[in-house]
Amino acid sequence: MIRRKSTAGSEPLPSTGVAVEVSGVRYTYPDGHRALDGVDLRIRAGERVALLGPNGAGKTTLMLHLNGVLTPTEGVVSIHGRIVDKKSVREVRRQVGVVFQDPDDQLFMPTLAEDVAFGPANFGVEGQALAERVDEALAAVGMREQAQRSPHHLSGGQRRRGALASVLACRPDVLVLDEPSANLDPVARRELAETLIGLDTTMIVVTHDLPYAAQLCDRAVIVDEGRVVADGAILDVLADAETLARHRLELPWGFDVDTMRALSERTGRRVPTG
Ligand SMILES: Nc1ncnc2c1ncn2[C@@H]1O[C@H](COP(=O)(O)OP(=O)(O)OP(=O)(O)O)[C@@H](O)[C@H]1O
Repeated sequence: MIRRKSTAGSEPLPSTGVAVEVSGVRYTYPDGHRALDGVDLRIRAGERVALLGPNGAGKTTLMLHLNGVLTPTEGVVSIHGRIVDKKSVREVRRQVGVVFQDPDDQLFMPTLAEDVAFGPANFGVEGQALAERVDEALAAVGMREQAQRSPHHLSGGQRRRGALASVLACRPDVLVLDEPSANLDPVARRELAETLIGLDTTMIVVTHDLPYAAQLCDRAVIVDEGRVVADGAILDVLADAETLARHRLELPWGFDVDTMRALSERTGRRVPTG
């Protein structure tokens, strides 16, 4: 089953161990460019973590280590205790689902249902079990009615949700999202945030959209020059103007962390109701 929380909000996280462990990771691209320079990061199961940093900081490179697209030049990455290497990569790809920034990278079949079935079918799920997975994943993102439509005929926001369904259908333990809010209209942004907050999956959100990160995540990690330079409760990290400025991060003009904190304390939620 896709694990969903009973209510959207900021209830305590389940602490069932370490989901992601990155220890002393260095990565040098074949052209000699060192993109990661000693990253240590530990993410507990159920945490939602924003991975922030300026252009070229190493966020994508780090993200690609989590599902074994890249393997460290030095150091170790493990997912729920399983070291990510060539031997484990198939299982790791099932455990870690990456939702890419462009949904067209993930949707290429004639119908959305076929796209959502593609991943689990590839992992050997078939017949009724496969049909159930597809239905469950489409339901989780509110896209059941679009199952038989061509992904090319869906709106940008619908394609984004379809791409998320195609990853959820593999029932990942860890969900990595690359710029999930890009090109979404305000309602689609909010609906996606509600969907994501409702999932009980460990989540890593790579983004430059700091307010959206604050809505989705409890914790923020700033990466710069291939290293972790800040790590803490997201509203505390975003309230530290000096650290943000040092790493070329900026809140939009008018966005106020204290107001968000007060609202979230009062209402128990960070995403406005529609
Ligand atoms: N294939 C590659 N070969 C060589 N260097 C690369 C390659 N891909 C990325 N880099 C370099 O590695 C560093 C980290 O890049 P990365 O894409 O991880 O940054 P990022 O934090 O995701 O940036 P952005 O916010 O711009 O997407 C950059 O200096 C980049 O130029």
